[in-house]
Amino acid sequence: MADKLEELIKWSKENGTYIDDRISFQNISGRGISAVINADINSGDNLIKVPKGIFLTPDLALRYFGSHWKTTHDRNEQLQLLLARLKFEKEDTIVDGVNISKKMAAYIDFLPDQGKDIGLPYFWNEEEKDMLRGTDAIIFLQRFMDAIVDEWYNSVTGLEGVTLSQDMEKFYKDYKKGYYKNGTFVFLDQPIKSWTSFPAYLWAHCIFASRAFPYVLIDPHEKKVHKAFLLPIMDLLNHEIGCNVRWDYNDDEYVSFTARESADRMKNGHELFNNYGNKPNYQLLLGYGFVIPNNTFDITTLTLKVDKETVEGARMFGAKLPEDASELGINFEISRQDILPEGLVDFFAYVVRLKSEDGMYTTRMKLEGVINLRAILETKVKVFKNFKMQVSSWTSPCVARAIKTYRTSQKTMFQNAIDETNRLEKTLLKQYKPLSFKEVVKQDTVFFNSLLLTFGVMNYDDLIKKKLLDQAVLLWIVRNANKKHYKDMDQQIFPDFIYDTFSDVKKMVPITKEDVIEFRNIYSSLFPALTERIPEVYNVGDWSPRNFIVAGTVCDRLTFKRPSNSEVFFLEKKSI
Ligand SMILES: C[S@@+](CC[C@H](N)C(=O)[O-])C[C@H]1O[C@@H](n2cnc3c(N)ncnc32)[C@H](O)[C@@H]1O
Repeated sequence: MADKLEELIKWSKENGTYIDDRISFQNISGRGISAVINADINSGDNLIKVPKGIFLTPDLALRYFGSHWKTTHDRNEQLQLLLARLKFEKEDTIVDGVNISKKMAAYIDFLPDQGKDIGLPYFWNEEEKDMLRGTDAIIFLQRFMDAIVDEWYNSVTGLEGVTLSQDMEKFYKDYKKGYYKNGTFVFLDQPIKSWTSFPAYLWAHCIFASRAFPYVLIDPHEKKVHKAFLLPIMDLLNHEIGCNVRWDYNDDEYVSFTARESADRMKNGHELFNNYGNKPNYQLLLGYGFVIPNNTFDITTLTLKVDKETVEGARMFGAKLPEDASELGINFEISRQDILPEGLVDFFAYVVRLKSEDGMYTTRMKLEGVINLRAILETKVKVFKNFKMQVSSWTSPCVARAIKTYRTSQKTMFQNAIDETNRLEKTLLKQYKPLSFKEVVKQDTVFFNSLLLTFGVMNYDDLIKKKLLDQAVLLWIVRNANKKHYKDMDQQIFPDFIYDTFSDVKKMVPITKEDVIEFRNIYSSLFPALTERIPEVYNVGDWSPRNFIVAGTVCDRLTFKRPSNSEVFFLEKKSI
């Protein structure tokens, strides 16, 4: 590698490349060839200049393939195929009388010979890929691989004068039939025999993904964002998040590289970095074969499967869903910057809405939705926590390290989203100051004493411990409905909104057989014992089973139980 690097630098300089004497290229473990600063550099200095004579551009590929190319090429098919030819074809490649194979030999020789040496997951073995199980990365890897296979086949079979070998035809047919679902490693691990083979094309795709520059840099009129070109020497710089660099195309002649970093980062001994863009880890992994711990641009996906009506209903309700949301799945993007997207919270609020809450978001919906969302996020974290990485002699330590970092970052994002649901719950409770049942029990001493006498309940926590909280809430809702019968009680402790909701429900909601069955046991566990023991509370007003059933609906409509401490809150129905 050192010889090839030396050759590359020598060749580039002979062809007019300028490399500032204060930088040199070295192999750094874990990062490959890296640019190292040998003497302090000033911000804004031009450090590298690469002349257009050694670019590998789409125009060159177009000129080479010319009219032999019969199919469409929306991405970088032509140049990738030319690159594959330059690397894997012994015969010279001549374009407009220039022997490109000879001209670019030092660059092509420097590029890794084997697909797996590029380090991208496409060439990993099955044990290694399996360690990505359950993550976004494995889904994208599969999706991208399918696309590359089609891209290759369409390109090569559309090339006049090229006949695909039988084994490649077989590979394509078998791939499309799904025979490679269990892995492509054995197939890809063989020496590359032909530049038109799939392994050669995949190799070129990976070289492009990890080294190419956007074509728009040298042609500002270019509209295709994916169009790229190869820029030797400049592609030796490694990536660092957020570093301030510039690439400029000057006088239509050469691309220059400038770093505008603070002086302390440009000192002797530091690495000179490029900036590949604000990429999440799955893009870095699939495009470059490395990931960044605590990557501030990392994202993950929470995929939810619901029916079509729910997707459409949520949209109509006003929840901001991702554009491609459908019954096939809603993919909510969770990013480090937006750890709990509004659309996700709204969607869960929509899902838990009651019929009585149609057309508006209520505090209850938001709180209940947040609880449900948290439960799903907790399941995600649990899956990540329970995942055991099976590292064997087949797995490269470097790959295992990258996957561990990737998985940790994914888990952290889900954990951060959970923390955010806790914060949101607290904020909502603080903002809307709902009536706490704990407070109610404190204020309504007559009611509390009735619980003490009948169930031996000493305080609110006792209600929880003795599993009597739900019954106590129902009892108090009925007591609230009977408030006018308690002449000597301070009526302030019985809020109107609970009373009014009770009256509405009683008037509007029919009682079903199922309701009767649901409440029968709970009712008979309390009555007539309560009537007999504490008549001043339970023999005043209407304590019929029907009122108990109504109280059940009122409870659904107005209460929220905080999962962390089982505190029950009454929430007035208000649009938020
Ligand atoms: C454009 S090349 C940079 C030169 C490369 N190091 C080489 O040896 O040729 C991109 C590749 O460099 C490596 N790389 C770049 N930035 C890195 C980083 N921050 N950490 C680890 N590897 C990095 C990855 O292997 C990536 O695919």
